[in-house]
Amino acid sequence: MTPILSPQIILNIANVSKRFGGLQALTDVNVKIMQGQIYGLIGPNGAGKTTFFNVITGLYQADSGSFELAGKAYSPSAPHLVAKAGIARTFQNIRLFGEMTALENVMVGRHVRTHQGLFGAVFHHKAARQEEAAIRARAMELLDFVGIAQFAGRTARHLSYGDQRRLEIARALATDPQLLALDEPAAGMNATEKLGLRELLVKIKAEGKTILLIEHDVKLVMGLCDRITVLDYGKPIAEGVPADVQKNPAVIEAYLGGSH
Ligand SMILES: Nc1ncnc2c1ncn2[C@@H]1O[C@H](COP(=O)(O)OP(=O)(O)OP(=O)(O)O)[C@@H](O)[C@H]1O
Repeated sequence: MTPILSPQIILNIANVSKRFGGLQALTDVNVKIMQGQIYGLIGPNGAGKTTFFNVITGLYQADSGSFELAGKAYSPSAPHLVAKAGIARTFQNIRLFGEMTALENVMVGRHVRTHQGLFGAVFHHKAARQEEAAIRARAMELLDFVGIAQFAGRTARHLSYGDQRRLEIARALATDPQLLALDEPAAGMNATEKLGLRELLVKIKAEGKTILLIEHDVKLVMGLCDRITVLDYGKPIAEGVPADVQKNPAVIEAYLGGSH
C-alpha cells in the first residue's frame, strides 16, 4: 500500500514583526504555505505587503520572527542566501538586465544553482563550458515555458511590458525555487496581459510549484489563490480561502471603510 503523504509545508513564517522608527510596519504576521499552493497576500496601500516580502527575502532584517523553508530553518540575512535557500522573487518595479538578451537574463538566474557560478561563466573556464551549454538549454526551455522563446535574442528592454514580466518569472524559475514570490506581477498590465499572466500562474502551479503572490487586483487574487492572508496596518486581519476572506467584515471594512 502506498502511504498517504500529507502535503509539505513549504513556507512557515511565524510572528514576524518589523518596525521603521516610530512605525510598526508588521506585527506578529504568520504565514503558512503548503506545497503546490498559490498563496495570496493582500491589503490596502501601506498595509505592509512589500515589507513582508522584503523581510522574508533578506532585504530588510525582521525585529523578530521565525523562518522555515521546506522544513528547514533559514535566516533571511541576505538576498543571495535566500535565493540559494530556495526563494525566488520578482519585484514590483521590474528589475531586469535591460541591455542583456532575454536568454542571458534567464541564464543569470540559473547560475544560482550551478557549480561554476557567474565567475566561471564570465571567464569561460574550460570546466564551465559544458555546464554553460546545459544552462543555455534550460534557459531556452524556460523562455518557451513562459511563452517568449521567440524573443530569446532580443534585449530585455525591447520586450513589451507583459513580456518583461514573463521574463522576470522565467529568470526566477531558473533558480529552481521551492517558493516563487511575486510582488504585484499584474501591476501596469492591460486586461489581455492579465489574462495571460493568470494562465501562466496556473501553468506554474500545475508543475507542482508553490507561489506567494502580492497583488492589488483583488479579482485576480480571489480567482487564483488557494488561501489568502489580508494585512491592514501591518496586522493580519483575516486568513483563509478566498470565499471566506471576501465575506469577512474586517476585510470589507479595511478596503471600503475609507480609513486609508
Ligand atoms: N524602508 C522603509 N522605511 C520607512 N518606512 C517604510 C519603509 N518601507 C516601508 N515603509 C512603511 O511601512 C508601511 C508599509 O509599507 P509597504 O510598502 O510594506 O506596504 P504595501 O502593503 O506593500 O503597500 P503598497 O500596496 O502601497 O505597495 C508604510 O507605511 C510605509 O511607508
